[in-house]
Amino acid sequence: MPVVPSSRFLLLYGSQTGQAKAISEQIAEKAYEQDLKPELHCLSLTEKKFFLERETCVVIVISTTGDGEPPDTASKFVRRLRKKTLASDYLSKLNYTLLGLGDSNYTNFCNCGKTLDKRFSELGAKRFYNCAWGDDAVGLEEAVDPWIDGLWSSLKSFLQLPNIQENINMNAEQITETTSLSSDNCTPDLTDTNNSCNVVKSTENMNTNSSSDSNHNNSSKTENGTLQTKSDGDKNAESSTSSSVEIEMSANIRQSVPPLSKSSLSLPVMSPSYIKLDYLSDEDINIDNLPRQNDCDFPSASTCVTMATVSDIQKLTNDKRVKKTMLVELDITTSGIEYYPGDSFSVICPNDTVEVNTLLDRLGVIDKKDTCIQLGIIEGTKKKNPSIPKYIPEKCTLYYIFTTCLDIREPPKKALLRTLVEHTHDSSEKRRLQELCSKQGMKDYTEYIRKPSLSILDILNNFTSCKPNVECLIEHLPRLQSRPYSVCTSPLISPGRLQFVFNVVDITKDCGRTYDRKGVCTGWIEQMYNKTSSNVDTSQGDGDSENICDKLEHVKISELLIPVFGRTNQSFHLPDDVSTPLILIGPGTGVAPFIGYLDHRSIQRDREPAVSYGDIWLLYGCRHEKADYLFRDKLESHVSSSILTKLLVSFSRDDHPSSDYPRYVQDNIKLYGSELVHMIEDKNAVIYVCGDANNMAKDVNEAFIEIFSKTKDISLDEARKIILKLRLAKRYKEDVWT
Ligand SMILES: Cc1cc2nc3c(=O)[nH]c(=O)nc-3n(C[C@H](O)[C@H](O)[C@H](O)COP(=O)(O)O)c2cc1C
Repeated sequence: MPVVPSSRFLLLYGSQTGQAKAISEQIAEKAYEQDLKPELHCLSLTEKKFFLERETCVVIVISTTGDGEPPDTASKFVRRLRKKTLASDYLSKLNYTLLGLGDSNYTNFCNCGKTLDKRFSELGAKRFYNCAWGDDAVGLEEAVDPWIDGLWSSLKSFLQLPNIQENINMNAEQITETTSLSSDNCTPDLTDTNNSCNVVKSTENMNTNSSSDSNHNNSSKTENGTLQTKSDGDKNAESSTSSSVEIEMSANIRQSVPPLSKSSLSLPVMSPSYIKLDYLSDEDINIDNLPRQNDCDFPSASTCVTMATVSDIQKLTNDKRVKKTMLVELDITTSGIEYYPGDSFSVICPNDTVEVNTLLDRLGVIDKKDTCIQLGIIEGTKKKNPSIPKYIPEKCTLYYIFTTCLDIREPPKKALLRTLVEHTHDSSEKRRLQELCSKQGMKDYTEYIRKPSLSILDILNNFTSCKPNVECLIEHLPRLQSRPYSVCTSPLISPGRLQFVFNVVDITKDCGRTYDRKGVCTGWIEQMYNKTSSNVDTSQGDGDSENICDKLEHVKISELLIPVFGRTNQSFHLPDDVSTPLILIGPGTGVAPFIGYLDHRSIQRDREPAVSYGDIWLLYGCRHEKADYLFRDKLESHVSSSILTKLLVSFSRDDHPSSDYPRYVQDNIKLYGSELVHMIEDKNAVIYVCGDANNMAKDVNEAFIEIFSKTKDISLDEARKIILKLRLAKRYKEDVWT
């Protein structure tokens, strides 16, 4: 029985990088269309805007971050509910449903949502609609879209409201086939089943979006300063001398394939347009004076955004066989950023200038890109509660918006594809776009847009008759996110300075990707490196003459500034008790935080030599001893000075004398199984794993299960429980990224 016979319900979100927020806003919008009255709040406003215990009907969208932790904005909310003193009927008035967002590459998939769901029922709350778990690894929409579709009837029936649209799909527009594709029709099509697609894999450390590059997914998904990337790829992308990126439609897109469905497709509801744009040709505007992203908060920021001076940029690897790894040192003396070894911080990077210009050209507004514009709301728009996104200044330029505010790499969401349908003239292209955003086309969307991580520019290049206006993209493209990187220094060694390392992400044109590109942030930093007077890298080319980094030509490194901020909720720290033994596992750039740990320990030992310090083992891995063994000298010197008790290094692609030679970190875990189990069981060692979540972190987890099972002669299931307990006790910590 509904408790409140009204159309109001509370809609709450807890979001780290913005997805849960965007989805809850989408839910709010759809709720209005259903004549419901959502009251939308961030969970951080608990006890200010809402009290959960007083509510009767709540919908929650919440992501998981860190190592299974709540987003920063939800930590107070979660803390309140965790209190052991709460009575078992504390939430007895509450009826709820919950949408958890996560990524199944992480061990604690949707942990925050799942834990909350459990806690709600412990406190007497009841579900009025089943919970769902959106998985970034396969595409959030796979679970999210059907969950939203089913929400309305449950919500209305709970609220005792008539469900007038009961018999039709309430969120979908049903269309029948508009055209059929003849076999000789050369249709831009993203469905070549014969072509094994060279997708951008998350193993290569793309963030949630392929463009991303942080070594951390910690932010996204992130690159712990350590972005991994595609193989070396075609370096011509940046050597183009034209002002546009080199476009090429891959063969698979040109092939025609039969339409997905001859009958009908259910399309997402068309979002009404609401932004109007006026050119103020008479006004001058200096975009350098505009506040970055309109001074809009970054949810994970623990400090203000400040400009850090680049004091050094180095290439750590320079061998075609391996990824290009770079190290950057920043002077953070005046930034207000304080950090511990193991922390990460965020870099705010711009989009690539050449890519922005090409997109603006494709949109037909390149001539006006530097003209002052005024954004406003279309009078009489059907959009409910329309507003200009907070991170876009109402007065600026198109170049500014597309360079610094909008994410132009993230694969376009279905809502955008749906809107693009209306701007497409060719009937077969129209049909294909309809298919790709339809319910029936879910798999195709994942396969041909999400997995190869097509950008909006790729879509427009593939669907040449699609001519959207620029306002439509401002309405639909998401906010450009910051990129998190793990610090690889200790403040004890270099107060006021921090270093981070990352792999330059190279993404080649293939599988619908129409131009070569680099990771947004790593490509930007690499350009800086190439443009500094001491490091002109002619092999890379300079790219477009209008490139923003041309401004950097001949500058000294110390004149380079990059916007950064410190991050909240960091937990990948050394234990307080220095006698605790440490098992550090970090192949590739995953070694970054451990370099900080070791340097930190070295200073601690110098300062307090009489203290008893625990053993430290480091398991490192890379491809070739001679090509990408990062920080070799430093690691070996830590061995010589006994800071590092054991250094186990594996080379995955070198020739080895025998097949059982360890190639990966997990091979060394197995090789030293009994010693490691002894350290963990008898000496309370803590395990730290940093690096790739997709393969390495899972294999390492399995290797630990295996050594526990073998050493203690117990079943794999029993061993698995031991590892789980270690995780719960925070003695098995991960800082991993996809
Ligand atoms: C640094 C970081 C850590 C994450 N940790 C987890 C995790 O432990 N478990 C999980 O299921 N998902 C994890 N994720 C995936 C996010 O929950 C997922 O990408 C989600 O869609 C993000 O939503 P948001 O933008 O609203 O925060 C992590 C993502 C990042 C960037």
